[in-house]
Amino acid sequence: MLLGLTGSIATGKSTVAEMLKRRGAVVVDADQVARKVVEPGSLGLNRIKETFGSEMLTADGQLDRAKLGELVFADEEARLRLNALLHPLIMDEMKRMTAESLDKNPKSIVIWDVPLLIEENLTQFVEQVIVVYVPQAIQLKRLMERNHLTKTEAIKRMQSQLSIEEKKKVADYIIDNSGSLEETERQVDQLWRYLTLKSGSDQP
Ligand SMILES: CC(C)(COP(=O)(O)OP(=O)(O)OC[C@H]1O[C@@H](n2cnc3c(N)ncnc32)[C@H](O)[C@@H]1O)[C@@H](O)C(=O)NCCC(=O)NCCS
Ligand SMILES: Nc1ncnc2c1ncn2[C@@H]1O[C@H](COP(=O)(O)OP(=O)(O)OP(=O)(O)O)[C@@H](O)[C@H]1O
Repeated sequence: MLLGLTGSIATGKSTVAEMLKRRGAVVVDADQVARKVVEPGSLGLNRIKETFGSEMLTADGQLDRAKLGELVFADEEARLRLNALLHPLIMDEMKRMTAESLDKNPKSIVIWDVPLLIEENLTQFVEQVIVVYVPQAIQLKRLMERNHLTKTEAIKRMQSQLSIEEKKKVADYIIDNSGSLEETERQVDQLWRYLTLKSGSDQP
C-alpha cells in the first residue's frame, strides 16, 4: 500500500513520518532523495551547475544549499527551473525505492513524505493523502525558530507552496499537529490502526 504524507513547510511532516516509521511504515522522504540526486558527481548537480552557474557549489564541490535556497525562494521563475531539473530525478528514485520495498514485502505500508505532493500532482500515484496540519500562525513561528529566519524570509518560503488551508481541503486524513507531541502521537496511533487494518498487514 502506498500513501502520501504532506503538509506545508514546517507543519510537521518529518515529525509525523518519524512516528510512522517507529510503528513499522517504510518512509520514502522526498527531501532526502532530493539530497541524494545532487551528490557530487551526480547528473542533478551537473544540471544545477549548467543552469545556475558554478557559484552554486561550495569550494569542495558540494551543492551550496543555503545559496540556492536564497535564490529560489526569492525568485519564482528560478524555483520552477530548479523543479524542472530535479523533480524527474527525484521521482525516478522514489519509484525505484517504493518498488524495492513492495517487492521485498508486498504488505509494506509505504509512505511518501513529499512537501509538494499536491502542487506537483503526485496524488495520482498514492492511494490516500494524509495532511499534517497546523494553523498558519504556528507554522510561521515554528519555521522561523527552526530555520532561524526573519518573518519576511519565512513568509516567502511559505508562499512558495500551496497554503496549508488549501491542502487540508484535499486530505483524506488529517493529523492536527498544533498541540503537544503526545497529542500527535495519539493521532498517529489511530492512523496506524486504520492503515494496518486497511492493508491487511500483519504488523502490530
Ligand atoms: C532549494 C534547496 C537547495 C534548499 O535546501 P535546504 O537544505 O535549505 O532545504 P531542504 O531541502 O531541507 O527543504 C526544506 C523545505 O523547503 C521546502 N522546499 C524545498 N524545495 C522546494 C521547492 N522547490 N518549492 C517549494 N518548497 C520547497 C520543502 O517544504 C522542504 O521540506 C532544496 O530544498 C532543493 O534542492 N529543492 C529542490 C528540490 C525539491 O523540490 N525538493 C522538495 C521535495 S520534492
Ligand atoms: N507538536 C509539536 N510541538 C512543538 N514543535 C513541533 C511539533 N511538531 C513539530 N515541531 C517542530 O516544528 C518544526 C517543523 O517540524 P518538521 O521539521 O517535522 O516539519 P516539516 O513539515 O517536515 O518541515 P519541512 O517542510 O521543512 O520539511 C521542527 O523544528 C519541529 O521540531
